[in-house]
Amino acid sequence: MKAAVVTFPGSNRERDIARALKHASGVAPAMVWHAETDLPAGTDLVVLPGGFSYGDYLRCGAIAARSNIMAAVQAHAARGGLVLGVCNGFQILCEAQLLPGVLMRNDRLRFMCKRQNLRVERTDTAFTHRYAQGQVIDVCIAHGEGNWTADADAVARIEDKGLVAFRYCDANGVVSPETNCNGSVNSIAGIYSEKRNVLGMMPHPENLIDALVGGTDGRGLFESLASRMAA
Ligand SMILES: NC(=O)CC[C@H](N)C(=O)O
Repeated sequence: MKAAVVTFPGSNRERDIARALKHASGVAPAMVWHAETDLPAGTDLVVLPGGFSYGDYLRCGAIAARSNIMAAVQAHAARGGLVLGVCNGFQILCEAQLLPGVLMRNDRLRFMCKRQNLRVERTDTAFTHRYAQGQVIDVCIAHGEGNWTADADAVARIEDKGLVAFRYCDANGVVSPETNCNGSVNSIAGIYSEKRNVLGMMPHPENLIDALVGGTDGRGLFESLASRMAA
């Protein structure tokens, strides 16, 4: 797999992502500074990592979405190339209009840093085919602005087309207001683009790849990507 991890001023999860990709695929990704204008030749997967790009001014991800490299990321996505945005990366993808909707402040108006169950909504994608349909995974969240919303038409389109990737749930996979950790519409934790080649998600699968440091439920995502790329 040829992967590229884009780093912005204020990114802080780029090494965790790089480690997860190397662990799954055996190949270290290229690290690409945001000021670059091109992705490395032959890039299959672009990852926008978590963090606090530009200190979360003006809105989380708003300035990073206008970085030089984003034109190349847009072109890569338009060609059908894979793009993964985690946490601040998801915020950047929405601000760049590669994904619909926006991430508002958590409804509790607090930064949430905790373990959270997610339900895998579909497994016929490049990102999730190593999981089981409806599988409940245990990952970390760490964000102040993860409250995804969109206008009613966009939400209906996403639901009708099955573009929800993950929902916040309890340990049995039950989705309810109590398990919705940040107030997102329909407990949405991650969404796909229409062609399902772009995934944005608030939780951090890259931090759950090692049993010695918390668990391995994030591995499925990186192993899905690695096997798809190798094929
Ligand atoms: N861990 C992160 O990527 C944080 C995302 C973002 N800066 C927020 O707090 O909402």
